[in-house]
Amino acid sequence: MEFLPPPPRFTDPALRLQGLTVEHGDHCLLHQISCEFPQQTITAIVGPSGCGKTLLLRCLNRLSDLQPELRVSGQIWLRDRNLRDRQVNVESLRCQLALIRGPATPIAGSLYDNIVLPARLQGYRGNLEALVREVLTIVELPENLDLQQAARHCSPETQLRLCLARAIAMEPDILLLDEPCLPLDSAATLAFEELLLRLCDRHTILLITNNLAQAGRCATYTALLHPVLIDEQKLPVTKLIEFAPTSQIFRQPQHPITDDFVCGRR
Ligand SMILES: Nc1ncnc2c1ncn2[C@@H]1O[C@H](COP(=O)(O)OP(=O)(O)OP(=O)(O)O)[C@@H](O)[C@H]1O
Repeated sequence: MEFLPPPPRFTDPALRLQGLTVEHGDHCLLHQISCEFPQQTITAIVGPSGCGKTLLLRCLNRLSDLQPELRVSGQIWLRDRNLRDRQVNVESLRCQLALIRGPATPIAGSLYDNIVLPARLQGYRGNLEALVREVLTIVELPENLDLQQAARHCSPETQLRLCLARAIAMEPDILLLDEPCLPLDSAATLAFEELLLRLCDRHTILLITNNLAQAGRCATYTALLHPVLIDEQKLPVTKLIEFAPTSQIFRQPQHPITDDFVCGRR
């Protein structure tokens, strides 16, 4: 398999995590996650089912605030702003770090309603028709698409691209994609991955995938989360085991857990 080469120069990261920890009661779910997500690249987030990949993305755009039973600590830096500061406006934060979860589910209403909804909610003052045309082109949906049809009657691929268009209309810095290709067949999955590679010109993408081949095809970097036993905890806690160029994760993993994981032994 050919891997995407990492960029020649490591510029300022798009997002930096420092000691991000999530606890529930006396159980630590995510333990001291620290890493830097490089700008305008795709980073795949992989790990066994239930290890906390979704939880991590929910912390990044503060959806975890909606689960008061969780205690989140540590810092999440977007440039010079700690996203965990109380003053951060979470509504606009969730536009800046837009989360799309597979299977992508549009809201009830037409394709048009779906695309303009967040823009309307955020008080967008520009030309909505022009915005819709622009984002449809970006997500490579046909120009002659009937925008008045019900979004929920469209194919899974169109629904996914529609949800992406809705997110992109708000000009996010970061796209948080949680297994976006879940309902898609192979051809639609490959086409969507190619679209993601083109979108890297404008956005930084964090892509949760349970499909290692997908990480190999489209992620420049890969982060492996995995539960481990640490001394002071009775139950395993999830840690960031390795964060490296995808080629290294697959060919020269630095950690035995990574080696086992990519070989399918874990
Ligand atoms: N609000 C909560 N209260 C208690 N435990 C929680 C809460 N939210 C998540 N968890 C636990 O955190 C763990 C991580 O779940 P999460 O869905 O993030 O895993 P995942 O790696 O995305 O799994 P999958 O690949 O199957 O989607 C699970 O064990 C889940 O039960």
